[in-house]
Amino acid sequence: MTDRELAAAGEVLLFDPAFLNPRYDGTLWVCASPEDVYAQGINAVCFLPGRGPEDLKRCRPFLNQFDCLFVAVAEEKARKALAGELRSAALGKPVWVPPGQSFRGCASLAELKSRHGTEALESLPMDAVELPAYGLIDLSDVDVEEGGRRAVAVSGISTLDGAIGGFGEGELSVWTGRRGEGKSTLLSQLLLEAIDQGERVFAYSGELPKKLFKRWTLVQAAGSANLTALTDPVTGRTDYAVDAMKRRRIDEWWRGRYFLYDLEIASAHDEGSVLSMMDYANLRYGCKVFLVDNAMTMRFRQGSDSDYYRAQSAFVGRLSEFAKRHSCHVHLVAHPRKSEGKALAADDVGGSGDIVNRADNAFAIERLPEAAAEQSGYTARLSILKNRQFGARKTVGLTFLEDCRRFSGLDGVLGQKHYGWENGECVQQIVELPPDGNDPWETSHEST
Ligand SMILES: Nc1ncnc2c1ncn2[C@@H]1O[C@H](COP(=O)(O)OP(=O)(O)OP(=O)(O)O)[C@@H](O)[C@H]1O
Repeated sequence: MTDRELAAAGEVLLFDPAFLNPRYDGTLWVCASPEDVYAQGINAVCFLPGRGPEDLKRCRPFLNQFDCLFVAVAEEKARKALAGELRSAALGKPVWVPPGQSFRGCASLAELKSRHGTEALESLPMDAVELPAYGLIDLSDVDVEEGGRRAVAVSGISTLDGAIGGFGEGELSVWTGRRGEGKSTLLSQLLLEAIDQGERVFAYSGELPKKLFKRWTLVQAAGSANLTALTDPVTGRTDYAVDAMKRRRIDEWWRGRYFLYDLEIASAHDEGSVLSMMDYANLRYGCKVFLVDNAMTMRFRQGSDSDYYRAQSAFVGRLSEFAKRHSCHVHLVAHPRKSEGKALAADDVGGSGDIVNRADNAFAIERLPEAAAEQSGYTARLSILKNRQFGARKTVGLTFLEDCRRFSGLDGVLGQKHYGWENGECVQQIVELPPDGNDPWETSHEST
């Protein structure tokens, strides 16, 4: 052992260099106190005051002389704690721990030696068990459910679902597209689909005030057959509204299932705030489908512009970890780098290029120019840019219904779909008839 190695170790550990000889025995005894170091004698150390297992990284060359670490601590709680810390410090050394009974009721190595002799000390390693290495697992111990990957929800667009197998547990989907091409609209529809499939959802919608968000979502949930056309007498422009009775039924349907992140709180766009609210929504309400719309409205931890893309990429990494940790599906909207020119590709997403690397799926959505729409028979196009699970690459034609803001596959099913609120999945309402005696289901058209 060199003087340099000993000097580095001497900043973390207390030991007697004269009693260190890894060639004699490759086991380094990590003791609780200088008395125990002295009692053991050969190859024994303890931590200097204020030092701990994390500091051992500073003296790796010293540690590398030994084959394994032996937790020579009599007191049970302290022994378990030290063993855990040594293991998680990822020092690349096996950690051996003796069972409590090996200490024969003694509070220290020194006491064990004085009461039961040197042999009692020497036999300690014989009963020890090796802790599994931190970060390295035996594949046979990995528990997987029968049936493989599980989709948290499907889109309802049969061609898309057939290609990607639905939106999987623990996965992150990135959605891109130029401004106003329909990303938010399609994603809000996907959340409704998830609710209809029995899931609870969370939405961070960085650009839409809550009333507008709700109005648009209501129209989608209602569907064409339940909308009232309101034409502005001045401009002639027609907008669509859901009457108060139906609004109430829809509210009952998604109550407790649809959680919207409130943009009015002070830290609204801070990534930490959004992520912790997502945690909360999962743990408290069981939300499984998350929408983060969009990356550009988020305020990342690093402030400077030069760090922006790195911070955005790190945020995408955190979203991916979140999805895995909670077995959820996260949808993230990320704008493309360039806004003009040819069809969008995976490399165009975000600014750093590696957003798509971190995602499990990437999709681009675009509106078709009128002529192309007429020729193809559909008005929008959804392209699968990446699909980790099946490697699917596909372009799916969609039609857009302007009144109810719904996208539908070419089969038209989603445009006509009746969500749960129409199928009795809501609380029965008791309604007082208005004095004029008219049917309240037909007459009430106030806007939200
Ligand atoms: N294919 C389409 N045809 C006609 N109108 C559409 C289509 N897609 C979306 N719209 C309408 O365009 C407007 C903008 O859509 P949306 O907010 O979903 O776009 P976006 O891609 O999320 O935009 P941004 O990037 O600005 O957030 C909405 O009023 C929506 O109803």
